Amino acid sequence: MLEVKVNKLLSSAEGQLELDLDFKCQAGEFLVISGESGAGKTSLLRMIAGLMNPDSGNIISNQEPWFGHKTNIKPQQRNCGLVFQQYALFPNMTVEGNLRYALKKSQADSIIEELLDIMEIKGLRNQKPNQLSGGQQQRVALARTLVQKPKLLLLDEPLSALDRSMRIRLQEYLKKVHQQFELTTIMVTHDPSEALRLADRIIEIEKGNITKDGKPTEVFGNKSLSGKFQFTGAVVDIQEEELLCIASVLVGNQLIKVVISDSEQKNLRIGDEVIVASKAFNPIIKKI
Ligand SMILES: Nc1ncnc2c1ncn2[C@@H]1O[C@H](COP(=O)(O)OP(=O)(O)OP(=O)(O)O)[C@@H](O)[C@H]1O
Repeated sequence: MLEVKVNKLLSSAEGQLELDLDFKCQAGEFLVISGESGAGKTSLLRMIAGLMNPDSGNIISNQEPWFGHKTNIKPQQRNCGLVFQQYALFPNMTVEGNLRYALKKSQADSIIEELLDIMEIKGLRNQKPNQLSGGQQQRVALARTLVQKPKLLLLDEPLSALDRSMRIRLQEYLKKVHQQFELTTIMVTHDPSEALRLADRIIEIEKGNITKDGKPTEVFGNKSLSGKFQFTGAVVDIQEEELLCIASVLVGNQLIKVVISDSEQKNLRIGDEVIVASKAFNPIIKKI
């Protein structure tokens, strides 16, 4: 379990912002942090990773103090991995080289093959990052972060530079590694559909304080499904295309096509009643 109780005075263009956060994250939980720009989400992740010092408070991971009154464990000694929106790969190294660079001397290198396999990048092992798509680069970045088998994975909007279909595919990879590596995962995202797909629990931060904390359905309630439009309808078709799966939903006499994830595909049948909603042109679908 990760216990976080931190206080930090931040300075923004609009004045000072007091970050005052207190929460626990259970082992194996997928916790999503959401909130408006400038709320303090990235600063929170940086404090957990040891890249920014809180003014006061405690950070305790599995009963090991990482930060406290007289404790401040170095970032490289905190057993956590951090992935940002930018892929930050070494451009002069191959995919495999990038992964090997992260390997500790004492570690067996079988983890490299395991990760190349899980992230489906075996065929790219000899390529350099600039020969890869954004989605492939982020899979390599994720694999590299997992080489040292962290118990805690911190993700700061890792998919926001990708287009919608690639984002949905990468969400599936995140789910897969979260389960296979029994990771405790804390992910910052602005995207409500991403939060709904991935989170066991969502914490919403506003101006440095936690304003909501609960299961996705409790936190978003109807809000996540009350975007620019919201319809109820019936699934009339589910089509697998090359990279995507598309559900066709009949709403009145209108047919609406929605991109769905692999897990949504498994859960949906023709004839199911669903809600289709959209925020920022990213339609989501929810079985009712
Ligand atoms: N090292 C720092 N010292 C003081 N203030 C900082 C520091 N880093 C960031 N800030 C300020 O803290 C505020 C919160 O920034 P933060 O990046 O944590 O927000 P955020 O919620 O992640 O925003 P976004 O969604 O836009 O990335 C910002 O106004 C920023 O200018």
